[in-house]
Amino acid sequence: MIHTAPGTLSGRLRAPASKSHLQRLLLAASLAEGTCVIRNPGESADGQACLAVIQGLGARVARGADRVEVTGGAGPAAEVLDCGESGFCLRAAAAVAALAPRASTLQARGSLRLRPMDMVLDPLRQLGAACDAAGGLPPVRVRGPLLGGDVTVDGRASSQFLSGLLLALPRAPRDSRVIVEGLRSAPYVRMTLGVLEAFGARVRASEDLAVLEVPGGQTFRPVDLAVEGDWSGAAFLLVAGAVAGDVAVEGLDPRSAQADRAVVAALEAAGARLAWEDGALRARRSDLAGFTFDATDCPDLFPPLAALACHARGRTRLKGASRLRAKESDRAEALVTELSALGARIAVTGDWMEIDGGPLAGGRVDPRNDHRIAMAGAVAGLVSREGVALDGEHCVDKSYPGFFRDLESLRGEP
Ligand SMILES: O=C(O)C1=C[C@@H](OP(=O)(O)O)[C@@H](O)[C@H](O)C1
Ligand SMILES: C=C(OP(=O)(O)O)C(=O)O
Repeated sequence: MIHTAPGTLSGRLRAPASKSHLQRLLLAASLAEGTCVIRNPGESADGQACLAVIQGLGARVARGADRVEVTGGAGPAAEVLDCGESGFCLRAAAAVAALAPRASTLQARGSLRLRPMDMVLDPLRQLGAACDAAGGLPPVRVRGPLLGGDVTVDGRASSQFLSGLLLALPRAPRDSRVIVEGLRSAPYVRMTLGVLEAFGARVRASEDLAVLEVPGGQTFRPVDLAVEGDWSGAAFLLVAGAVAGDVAVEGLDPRSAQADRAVVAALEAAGARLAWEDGALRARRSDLAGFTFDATDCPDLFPPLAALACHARGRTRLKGASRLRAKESDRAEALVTELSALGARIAVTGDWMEIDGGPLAGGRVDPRNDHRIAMAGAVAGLVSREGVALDGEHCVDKSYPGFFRDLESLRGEP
C-alpha cells in the first residue's frame, strides 16, 4: 500500500527509458549480424520480459552498467518464450519467432492471458507459418519458417503485431507486400520503421501506412544506440507539474517518433505553461481549462490526460475511449470507476470520455494491476483533500519502476 499525499511538487527528473523503443531495439538486435550495444535499457518489467524472450530466440545477452550487448543466433533456442505481461512483446515476438523453422510457444502472465491475439493468426498463416491460439488468447503457438509474400493485416485492435511483422519480414527469404486495414496507433509503427532504418533495413511505406513493401533476404547491421527517454511515463510527471507545481523532465527527444510526444499538444490545449529549458521540458502550475483531444492513436495518454482533466476548469472531451478496453485493464472502466471514487465527474459515451473538472476529495484507488491506472490515480490525487492510497503499487514496474520514488523526490521540505 502506498499513500500519495496532496501537495506541491517541484524539481527536475530524468525520464525513464522507453520500453517501446527498447523492445524494438532488442527484437531487431536479435536478428542482426554481430553484436549490438543498447544503452540506457532501464529496468522496466516489459523490457526484462523482452530480454528473456530474445534469449529464448537464440540471442546471447550480456548486461553491463547501463547497457546490454546482444548477439543474435549465438545461443541455444528455447521452445517456450515467456512474454510476461507485455502485449507488445507477445504480439511482436510471435512474428519474429515464426522466422525459425521450429515450434515456439509464446506464453503470457497476468492480464495478458485475457488480451486478444487473433490478429496474428491469419497473417502468419498467409506467410507460410503455422499458428494457433485457442479462443484467440495466449498462449500463441507458431511454427516457422515464415517465408514472406502477400499478406493483409488488420490494424484495428492493435498496431503491435504489424510492428513485429515489419521487424521480421526483411529477414524472410521472399519479398513481401503488406496491406494494412484500419490501422490505429500508427505512430508506433512509424517508430518501428525508424528502428528498422537504424539497422539498415529497407521498407517502402505509403504515406498512410496502408501498403508496405519489404524486400526479403536483408541483413540487419549491428548498432550502438541509446534507448530514448519515455514520453509515456514522462506524461505523468508533466501533468503533475501542470496541476501541482513546477516539474522539469530531461532525457526527452522533442522530435521523437513516440506516439505519446502528443502529450505536449494536449497540455498546450489545456493552457498549461510549458517550456524547453536547459535540455528539459518544464511544466508549471497553470490555470487549466477543459480541452478536446483525439487520443485514438496515442491511447496510453488517456490515463495521464484524464488526471489532468480532473483539474481543468470546465469540460474535457477525449476521443478514442473504445481503444482502452483490452489494455492491462479495461482502462475506460477503470478510469471512470477509480477517478469517480476520488470525486471526479467522468463518464464514457461511445468513443468519448468526458470529464468535468472540479475539486477532488481523494481516497482509495484500485489500480487493477495496471501501471497507468496507478500513476493516474496518484497524479490526480496530488490536488485533493486527502490524497490517494493504493494497493499493488508495484504494478508500475511494468513501464516505470521508479515512479513513486521519483514523484516523492519532487516534494519540498515539509
Ligand atoms: O507498439 C507499442 O510499443 C505499443 C503500441 C500501443 O498499443 P496498440 O497498438 O495495441 O494500441 C500502446 O498502447 C502500447 O502501450 C505499446
Ligand atoms: C498497453 C501497454 O503495453 P502492452 O500492450 O505492450 O502490454 C501499456 O504499456 O500501456
